[in-house]
Amino acid sequence: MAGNWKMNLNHAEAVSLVNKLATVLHDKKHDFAKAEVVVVPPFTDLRSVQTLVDGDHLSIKYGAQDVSIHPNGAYTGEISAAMLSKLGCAYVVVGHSERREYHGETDALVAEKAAVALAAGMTPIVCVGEGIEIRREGTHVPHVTAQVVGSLAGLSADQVSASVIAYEPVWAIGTGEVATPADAQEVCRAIRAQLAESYGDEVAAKTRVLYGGSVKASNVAALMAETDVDGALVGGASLVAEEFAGIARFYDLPVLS
Ligand SMILES: O=C(CO)COP(=O)(O)O
Repeated sequence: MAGNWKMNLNHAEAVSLVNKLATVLHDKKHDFAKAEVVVVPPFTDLRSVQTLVDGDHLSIKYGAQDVSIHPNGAYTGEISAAMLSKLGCAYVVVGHSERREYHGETDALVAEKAAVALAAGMTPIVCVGEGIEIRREGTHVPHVTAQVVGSLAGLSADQVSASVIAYEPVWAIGTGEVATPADAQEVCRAIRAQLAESYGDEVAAKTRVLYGGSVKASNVAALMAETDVDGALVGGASLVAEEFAGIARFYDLPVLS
């Protein structure tokens, strides 16, 4: 379960939220083997999160929201993979729909970002998902599988199985309009079928596929009950410790329909 904080919370607020999250998970005896818990704060929070996680030996992992394709040099405003791995980041989100939309990121660029993250020992969370127009047209499955192919271009089978794919339908992000479990399953299954076709069954079975878009503690169990949904990439609900802890503890929640 990964919480993408987007552009929210300064470093002091980050420490407070991670502290609270750790306390709730500890009090509820969260089983990290059942659900890994990952926070994805803004860059400016990472050093503080690292200090807290290391100092208190927390089982919570953390990652970054983006990475530069360049190793270093005259790229004002960018952050390299080496900088992020030095900060203890286990994950890097690449190709989030907000970066695709507001920064013109293409599948080819996303594939390069995934490759630099992997080369630095981090796991890319490669985001894909269709907009509302494509959904209305009914071409969302081929649209998303094409994004998967393009956003993993050039990666080896081993690199793909070490990656995470997040299906986030753009129309469900921050809108409160969650995809139904059947909608999420349809596309996550197609993603896995595409992975099997491109890289073989073993890779398809190993690669984790997440759903993202208006996930909450009240709807996560039904999504997680679907065969091809392995986890969630959570936005808004990850900013509230109790709510995100509830999502991580989906296995304790009743499946509400
Ligand atoms: O974009 C998302 C996570 O990356 C989803 O955001 P919301 O959970 O706020 O809809």
